[in-house]
Formats: sequence, C-alpha cells, structure tokens
Amino acid sequence: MSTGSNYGKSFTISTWGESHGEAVGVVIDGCPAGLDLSSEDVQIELNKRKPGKSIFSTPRKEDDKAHIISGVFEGKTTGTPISIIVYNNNQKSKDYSEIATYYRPGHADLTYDMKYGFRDYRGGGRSSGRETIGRVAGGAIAKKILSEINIKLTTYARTIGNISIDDNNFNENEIWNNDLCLPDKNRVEKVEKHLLDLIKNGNSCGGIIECKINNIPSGLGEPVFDRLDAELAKSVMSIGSIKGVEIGNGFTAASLTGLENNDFYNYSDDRLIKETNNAGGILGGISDGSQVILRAAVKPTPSIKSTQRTVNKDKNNIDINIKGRHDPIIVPRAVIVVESMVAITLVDMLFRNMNSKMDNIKKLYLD
Ligand SMILES: Cc1cc2nc3c(=O)[nH]c(=O)nc-3n(C[C@H](O)[C@H](O)[C@H](O)COP(=O)(O)O)c2cc1C
Ligand SMILES: C=C(O[C@@H]1CC(C(=O)O)=C[C@@H](OP(=O)(O)O)[C@H]1O)C(=O)O
Repeated sequence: MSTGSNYGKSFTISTWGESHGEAVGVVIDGCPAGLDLSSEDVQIELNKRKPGKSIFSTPRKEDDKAHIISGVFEGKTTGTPISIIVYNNNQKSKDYSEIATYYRPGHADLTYDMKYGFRDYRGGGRSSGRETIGRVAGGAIAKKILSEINIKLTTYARTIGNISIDDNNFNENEIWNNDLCLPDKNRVEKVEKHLLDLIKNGNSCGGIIECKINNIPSGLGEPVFDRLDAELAKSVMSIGSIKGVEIGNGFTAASLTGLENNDFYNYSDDRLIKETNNAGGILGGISDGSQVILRAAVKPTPSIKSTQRTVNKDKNNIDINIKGRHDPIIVPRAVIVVESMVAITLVDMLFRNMNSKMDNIKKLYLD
C-alpha cells in the first residue's frame, strides 16, 4: 500500500516529517551522477521559503538549515538516493493544544481524523505547509539539472487578494527583492496596505501564482494519462492550499470561440512559428517548444484569528479563536514551492522521455 508521500516515476521525491516533530526532509531518487551539488545550492532555495522573514509570514522563526546526508561525494552527486534533513528548532506544540480537540474550518483536521481516526495535532502535523521544505530541497536539485540544459523558470505572485500586477511594470529582478514576490514594484505598497488591513481584522486572503517555463524542448509529455499538463496540474495541486491550476488560457478558453482560442501556425525561413500562445505551450499533452505558462490559485490561509463556528470531538457546537503562529497570506511563501514542483515534474518528464524514440536509445548506447 502506498502512503502517498512521494511524487514522480523516473525522478522521484519522497517527503517526510511533521511540523512539530524533530525534523522534516526529503529523499530524492533518480538524480544522475556527476551533478555539482552543495548544501549551499539547496540553502539558497530554502531561504526563499523560510518562515518568519516578515510580518506577512508566520512568526515561527526557523533557520531551515539543509544537511545533505547521502548521495553526494566530493561535491558531486553519486547517482544514489540523496537524503536531505532540516531540523525543526522552534516547535511550540503547547500553543496548539486546543486544535487537538476541535476541527479548524478550512484546514485538514477533520478529514485527517476521518481517514486515520488519529492525528498529530502538533500544529498542522503532516498537513502543515512546513512539509513543503522537502519539495523545495528536491526542487533545488531539479532546477540545477534544468539549468544544465538551459531550461529556465520564472515564478511570482500574479495577484494577491484582488490586486494584480501590471504587466507593463514587470521586472523579474524584483521577485525576490520584496517579501511578497511581486515582480511589479509599484504594487508592493498597495498590497501591503491590503494585507495589513486583513491582519488587523484577523482575516486572510489568497491569490494567483504564475510560472513561466522558457527553453523547454518539444516532445515532453505522453499523449494520454501522463500528459504534461496533467502531470503539472497533479504535482502543483499536491501542495496544500492550491485549489486550481490552469495552463495557457485555461478557464478563459471556455468562453472563447475556436477562432479566438486556436494558435495559428506559419513558416518563417523554414522555422515553424505560432502566432499566439493561448495553449500555453502544450497541445495533446505534449510540449510544443514554446513558453509553458502555468497559473495556480492559492486559497486564503484557513487558520485565522477571527471568531469562527465549528465543532469539537465531543460533538459540541463551539466558537473558536485560533491561536498559534500562522501565515496571514500563503501566496508569497508558496511561490518557490510551486516553482519547485514544476521543476521536479519537468525533470521527471525529461527522464521519462529519454526512451520515447529508438534514435535516443541508439544515441545513448551506440555513440
Ligand atoms: C508554504 C505554505 C504555508 C502555509 N501556511 C499556513 C498557515 O500558516 N496556516 C494555515 O492554516 N495554513 C497554511 N497553509 C495551508 C495549509 O497547509 C492547507 O490549507 C492545509 O494543508 C489543508 O489543505 P488544503 O487547503 O489543500 O485543503 C500553508 C500552505 C503552504 C503551502
Ligand atoms: C512552520 C511553517 O509554516 C507553518 C504552516 C502551517 C500550515 O498549517 O500549513 C501552519 C503554521 O505552522 P504549524 O504547523 O505550527 O501550525 C505555520 O507556521 C513553515 O512553513 O515552515
């Protein structure tokens, strides 16, 4: 029986650990030998997700230090499973004693109990956003593999609440310069004000994360079931709080006509050109070599300070005010998590694609 804690077929990650347990981590399998890899490479990515960096993040302070404990020798991957551990140092499980008895609306408490009849109620336990450390550590390795073949991901907060970035002011260098991962400097102040109002009222909001993949080769993805769009949707929706994924025009396509939605082709000097990219770089489940555009809808943080109605284990109707340390907005912290899952999926699909043509097999074994 699978425990459902892993993702991928040829390049896999298995995450483990609980928010208030001793540590969290990941085992990455399928990484080729000979990739340069240091703890610092992983740390750079983990720092983008780290809690406690601003008032717009959970106040839980952790250094999230990555220790690579297997699969790397003399600075290079050995081709064997890579294990990365991050110790939890700032557990305050007592702050969470109340959630052992009641079910937080919008969180996993109720369904976890329904499934297992038992739950690690120290914070979100296994359902905590802290689990995503393993995904980001795995993503750091996937991104290194992708950068060796010039595939580049750009991921950012597209909207927070109902405030959207202005494409005319898009500046990639801004993304990791502000606490909100907004590529539009002019929107930062407005979003901060909106969030401060919500925090004051014990409320939260969601938003949309956008990821653009450049230099992706054509031919990734299977014609049925393991389609590239299906795999990306699955891996990104496996992140807690992600409630929708769209590729290209996505949900907008439903209200367009065929003439409006189709991307017309032409040849220019023997090069096949698409006039538009409404499909977001994937047709028939297979990448066409143009930019892949993915958007993920993130829900508002469920654990909010406002009074909410719920029930407890003794079947009483109760009003609650959630204590503990929570992200007033998930979007900025989830940007690197989405990017990591996309990177892991791409590497998995690249490796799975290697035996799709006899030519590839011959190149590998005869050249
Ligand atoms: C990076 C990250 C941080 C999160 N932080 C919080 C948080 O502080 N408080 C909270 O209630 N939920 C937080 N969440 C969301 C919950 O983990 C998520 O809502 C929960 O697992 C239930 O899953 P679902 O929303 O997909 O149904 C976070 C999620 C992510 C990815
Ligand atoms: C600690 C982190 O974020 C946590 C994500 C989270 C949740 O429910 O997702 C709830 C809070 O933690 P706890 O598990 O203690 O309730 C956040 O502080 C982290 O991401 O490193």
